Amino acid sequence: MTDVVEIPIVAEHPPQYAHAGDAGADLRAAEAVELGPGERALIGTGVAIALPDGYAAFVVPRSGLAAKHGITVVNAPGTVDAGYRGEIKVTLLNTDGSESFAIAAGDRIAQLIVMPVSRAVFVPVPELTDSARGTGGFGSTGVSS
Ligand SMILES: O=c1ccn([C@H]2C[C@H](O)[C@@H](COP(=O)(O)OP(=O)(O)OP(=O)(O)O)O2)c(=O)[nH]1
Ligand SMILES: [Mg+2]
Repeated sequence: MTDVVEIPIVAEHPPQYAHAGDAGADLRAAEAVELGPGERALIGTGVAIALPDGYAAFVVPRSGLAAKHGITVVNAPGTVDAGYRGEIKVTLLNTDGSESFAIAAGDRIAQLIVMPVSRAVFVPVPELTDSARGTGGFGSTGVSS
């Protein structure tokens, strides 16, 4: 394994990687919540961390909850700044139009990905250099073939 980073944590239930090689460590709900159709809620995880400078953590949805129940994270990827010492919370959204989704305390509701990030210095210039893509975006390459 490479790139192991130690992260001080205060939590009764620290996030856990389900398998060796997983990028995301599962976050658990600290409270029970029922999400009605189309509802969202800010859910505590009971986890607080102190990321080293130069790192960020991203709160992202679990694919199983998304595919089976339409549960997603509104602001995915939620960004946890290195300087943040508060409880990590998850803004969960039930995108299903008819089914409620019940979350029990302890359920794994999202996952946390820790990544090194660059701190940018934005340098004003009169114009940008050319590139193969140029200003094309937002579907400029089409969909099929
Ligand atoms: O899914 C998330 C996203 C953010 N945070 C925490 C950690 C992050 O460092 C802080 C601020 O997040 P962000 O910068 O995305 O929110 P903001 O609306 O810009 O708030 P602020 O004005 O406090 O920066 O909130 C979470 O716990 N979960
Ligand atoms: Mg912010």
